[in-house]
Amino acid sequence: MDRPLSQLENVRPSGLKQPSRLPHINGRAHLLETSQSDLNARYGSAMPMPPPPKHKIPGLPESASKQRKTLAERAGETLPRSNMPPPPRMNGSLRSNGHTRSASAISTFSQRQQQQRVASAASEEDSEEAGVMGKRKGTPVLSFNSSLQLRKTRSTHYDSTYNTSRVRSDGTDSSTSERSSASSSRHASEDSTSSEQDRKIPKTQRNISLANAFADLSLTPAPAPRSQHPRHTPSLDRIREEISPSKIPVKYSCTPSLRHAHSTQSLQTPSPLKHKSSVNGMYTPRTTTQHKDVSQSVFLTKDSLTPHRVPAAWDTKGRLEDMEMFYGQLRAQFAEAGDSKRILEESLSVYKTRVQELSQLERELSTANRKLTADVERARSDLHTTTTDLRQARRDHERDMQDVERKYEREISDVTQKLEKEVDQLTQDRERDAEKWRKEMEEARQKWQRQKDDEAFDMGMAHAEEVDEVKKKFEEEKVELRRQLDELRNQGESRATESVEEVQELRNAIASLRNQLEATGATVTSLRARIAAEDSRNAALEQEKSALVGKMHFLEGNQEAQSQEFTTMREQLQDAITSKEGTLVTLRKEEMLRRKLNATILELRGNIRVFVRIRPLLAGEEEPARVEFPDESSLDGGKEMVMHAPTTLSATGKERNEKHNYGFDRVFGPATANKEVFQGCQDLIQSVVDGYNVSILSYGQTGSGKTFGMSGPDGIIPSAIALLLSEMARLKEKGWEYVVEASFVEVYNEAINDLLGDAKTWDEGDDLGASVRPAGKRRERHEIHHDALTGKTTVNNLASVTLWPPPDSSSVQTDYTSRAVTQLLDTAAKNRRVAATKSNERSSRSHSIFMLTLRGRCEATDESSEGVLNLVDLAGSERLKQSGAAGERAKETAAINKSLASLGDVIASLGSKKGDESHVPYRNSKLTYLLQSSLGGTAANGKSSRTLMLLHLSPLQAHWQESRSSLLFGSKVHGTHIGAAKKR
Ligand SMILES: Nc1ncnc2c1ncn2[C@@H]1O[C@H](COP(=O)(O)OP(=O)(O)OP(=O)(O)O)[C@@H](O)[C@H]1O
Repeated sequence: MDRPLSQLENVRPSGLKQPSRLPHINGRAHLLETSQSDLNARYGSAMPMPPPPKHKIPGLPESASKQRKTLAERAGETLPRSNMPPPPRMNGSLRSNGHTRSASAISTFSQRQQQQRVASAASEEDSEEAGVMGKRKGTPVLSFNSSLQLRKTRSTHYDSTYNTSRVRSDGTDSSTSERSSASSSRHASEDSTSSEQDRKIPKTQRNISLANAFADLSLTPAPAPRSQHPRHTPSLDRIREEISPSKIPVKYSCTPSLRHAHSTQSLQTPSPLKHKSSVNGMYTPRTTTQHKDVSQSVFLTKDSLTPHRVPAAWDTKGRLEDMEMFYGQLRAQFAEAGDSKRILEESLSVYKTRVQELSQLERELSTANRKLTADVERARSDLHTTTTDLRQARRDHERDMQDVERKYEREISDVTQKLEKEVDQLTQDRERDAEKWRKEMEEARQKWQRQKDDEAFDMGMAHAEEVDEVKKKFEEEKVELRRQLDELRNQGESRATESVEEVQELRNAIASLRNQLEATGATVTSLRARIAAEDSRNAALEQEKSALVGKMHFLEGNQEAQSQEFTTMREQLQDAITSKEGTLVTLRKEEMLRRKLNATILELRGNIRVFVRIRPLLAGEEEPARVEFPDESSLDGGKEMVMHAPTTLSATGKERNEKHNYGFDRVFGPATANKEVFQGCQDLIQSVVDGYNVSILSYGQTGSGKTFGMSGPDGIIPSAIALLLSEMARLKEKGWEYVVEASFVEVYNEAINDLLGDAKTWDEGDDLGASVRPAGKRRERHEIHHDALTGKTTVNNLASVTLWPPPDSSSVQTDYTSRAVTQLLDTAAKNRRVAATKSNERSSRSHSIFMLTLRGRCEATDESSEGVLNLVDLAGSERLKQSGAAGERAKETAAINKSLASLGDVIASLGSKKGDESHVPYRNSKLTYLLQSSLGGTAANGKSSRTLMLLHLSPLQAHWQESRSSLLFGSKVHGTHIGAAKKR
């Protein structure tokens, strides 16, 4: 008994939830709640109860033969009530015995049920239903439906292997070992069947309360599970047992007096059974207290059937009547029980049919299941076979593929070998053929050579005389040329001697001029001192004048004295005016002297000067050329430079490091600013105010800094304008008034374009322009005119801007000029951009010439002057070397080539002819023709001009060749000596 239920043999987990209201199997409470019947059953199994007497209704009192006394014996007895034999307790003993048997069965069932409960989990639904049941339990009368439901619930846990003892309705015990099938499921139809069955049961019977039966059995009704699990199928035997008459309370109908008596009485029935405590195994009497409303129902227990009116011992008849009455009631109950039994048996048969149907269904399902399982197995094996086949097929395929690949590789190698053999064969054939042809050719050549030799020999023989003559002539020519050469050499030598003498003369002239210059400088200083003295004298005279005026006023009253004073003052004033005019004349003379001296200095410096400037390395530029400036730090500026050629290897593999020395009028290193370069050419520009024509030409390859030096910040154009303005202002004091006009042109493809005009009307050259000029725009032709008499060069249809004097005298004049210059440069740049859309890189492929004309006049001296300053930005010189240019580029290159070459020619010509203009090839290019009057020559009118060539060099080693050609060009120009410049 102490073994845990889970270890019991017959215990199997049901899979159902443990009803919440059922006690826990291991708990003490459970044991206490175990019904008496359970205990009896257990006890019965441990200590078998003596079987009930056969052929006796269990529970009935002993036979009358044993207990009954004769009436005469009884009549004399006065039996105390306690000793009175108990009245026949048909029902009570029947119930008792029946109870014992059914309790035994139910106790085992209960035990079983508890085992099931341990295995099953409690469910909330069960709890709810248990709650419902709890309520019902409190109700004295339960409907049959309810009780049947309860029984069904309990039967759910009934096991087919369980042996049960049943109490039959007829009161006989029967032990039946039943094995019920747990496989059948219970469906809703079952409930409906039960309900139908219930409906068939008479109402009176259905009203029998089972509550007391449960209480008596100490069984807590288990809540009805909702699920219709097959294992919950109520056993019909169980149902039969549950509704056996031994448990069914019988409607007690008695007299109103009795009913009243019982209604107030609490019936205490000591159980005739002794229970073994589940704890200590001792027998303890158990009393079941039942409070009944006998007006409704009451168990027919011994006590309940015992009449309360005790008949007198002698009242045999009365007692018999009572017995008869009880017996009648008992019989009626049996009859009702019989009916119930029949009805239940009918239900049983219905259930059985249903069970069979379900069993059949189960069998069918099992068969179907087996079939399906077999199908699945078959499918699995098929799949396995297919997979194996597939793998095999794949392996076969791979093997086949490898075979095919091997086969193809073999075939390819065969074909390759075959082809190689064929190629070898063909090569050999070709070499054989070539050798054959070579031999044939050699033979043919030798044959041809022989023929030629023969022919030459024949011809030589025929023309021998002719050849002799030619040779003779040639020898004579040779002798003549030698003679001329000797002459020339002698001439050259005498010329060299002359040159040396000339140089010596010039050096002497320079020395004397220097002395003169120094003397003039001293004169200028003394004159300046005199001017200052004159100024102070003037001031003194002014003071004197004012004093005299005051005196005059003073003397007005004194006529005589006043007139005398006045005469004196007039004399003094006249003296002052005369002195002032004398001073002005001196100043003008000094100015003329300064101009002469300046001209002399410029002449001494040369009418053509060459400056060289090398620009600094720009960001991202590497590998500079090696250039040295040996006299960089001399006081009057460096004039020499040494340029190293890139290292080359000689034929013998020796390193060759060439270097070239150059000397110019000035050499500016890369660190030189524009301002410094301008200071170097300041005296030239200043001479324009004095009426000289000056040209400053920027020469060099593209990107060497020509434009930067000419138009950049502090470049020559803006600085020259500023210098000229200040000079004009200075000369204004000396009576000189100036008008300054500016023009800006470009020479592109030997055509002149006005940079201040409309770019769309530009003449792009003889063959160009027509195709690019917009319709309706007339081609503007600018012709150059050179007036031999005046020495003036003019270009027709050119726009010009007056930079001085300002049109409005009230405006700030300097601002006006600088604004006008900026505007002018902007217009030129814009026009060049417009033109650049027609042909790219316009600026580096055209010459731009900024022309300033200064016309001055001094009323006092009736002098006038006109000087022209040409600031020229030449096209990139490297174009000269370019070859292979085609189309438009070829034309451009040709034009640049032509103009720069003629520039060199003109300068060389000016140098060699010494002022004889007639043969100077100015007209060879538009550039030289335009600059004719300002390229360092002396015009027919005697007016001379000065030229400054600004050579710009790139600092890069890569541009060494271009730099070298620029330096050679510059050296050539620098070596040119042009006669003294003359001003008209
Ligand atoms: N002395 C200098 N200092 C600083 N930058 C210079 C100097 N000279 C030239 N550069 C720069 O070098 C670049 C090329 O100069 P620039 O355009 O004047 O050359 P260029 O010979 O006139 O070219 P092109 O005539 O082909 O237009 C410019 O970016 C300019 O600013």
